[in-house]
Amino acid sequence: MSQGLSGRPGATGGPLRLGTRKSLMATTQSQRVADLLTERTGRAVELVGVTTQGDVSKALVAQMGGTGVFVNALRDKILSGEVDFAVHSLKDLPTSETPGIALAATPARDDPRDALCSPVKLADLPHGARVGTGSPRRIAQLRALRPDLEVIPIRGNADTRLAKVTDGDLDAVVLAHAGLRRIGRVEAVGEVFDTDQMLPAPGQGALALECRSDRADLLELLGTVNDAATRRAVTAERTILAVLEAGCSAPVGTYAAEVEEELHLTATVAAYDGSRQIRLSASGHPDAAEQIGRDLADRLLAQGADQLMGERD
Ligand SMILES: NCc1[nH]cc(CCC(=O)O)c1CC(=O)O
Repeated sequence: MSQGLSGRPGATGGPLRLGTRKSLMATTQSQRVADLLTERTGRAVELVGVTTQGDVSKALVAQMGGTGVFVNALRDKILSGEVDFAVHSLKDLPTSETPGIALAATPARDDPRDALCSPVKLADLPHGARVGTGSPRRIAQLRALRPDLEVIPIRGNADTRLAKVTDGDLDAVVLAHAGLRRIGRVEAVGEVFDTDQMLPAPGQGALALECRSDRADLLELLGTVNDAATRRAVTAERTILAVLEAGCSAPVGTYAAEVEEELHLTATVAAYDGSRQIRLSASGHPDAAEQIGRDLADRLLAQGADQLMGERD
């Protein structure tokens, strides 16, 4: 199986070293990519656990602007050659490019939707129920669906958040369905939100493989697990974020998918208090993914997206 690649410089030798955070979600998604790569190329892949400053100090994560601290630590290991590549949740990657680092592949996307983790469905939560989420995107869309709910800002990994529901501190929390599957906690889900109810974060449910941009051999090897349709969809979604100059904590939801050779993109920008939302859709040829995203972002801006995002409560 590896015959086509094994003769190239750099493609031979020991196992590929995949740098990963040590959390259950990170190691699960890294191992899945490792197995897929081995299946497609015959190359062995070894996971190299990396402890980042963000894993050591929670305060530091907040101070350094969220998940960026994890991404940067893995990128440093790639640039120094300690590992060959890394697997990230695409939605945690900033939209700006990093010198020397290339996005080598986006494997086929998992479920992009958000899930209500609760013993009951959203409609069955009592009036004024306490729902935990720290994401302005989720807060704004939740408030639009159920203005009576009390939204409680929470932090921590998925298990910590789920424990708040089982302990009775909260009636529900909202988390990405893909992440819950990766940590084996789908049983906690009361309802998976349709994308009509809650638009996911740009890139949610998708993974991103990164390596050094000067390693042509690796780019080819890692490219074997790329899924072209996923790449086009997340390109459209992330272009919205880039044009709006927003990050993963902005009240911006998007979802793109191909239906019958047309790429459909929907995006929402919401006020932090959920009082107003702009929601627009566009479609076009899948090869024009970036242009479709750009045009839709321009339309959102023309309708006041900038102002909306600037309003905090
Ligand atoms: N920001 C944290 C994060 N990054 C990726 C996922 C879940 C998996 C994914 O969306 O690919 C999560 C947890 C969550 O939002 O519930």
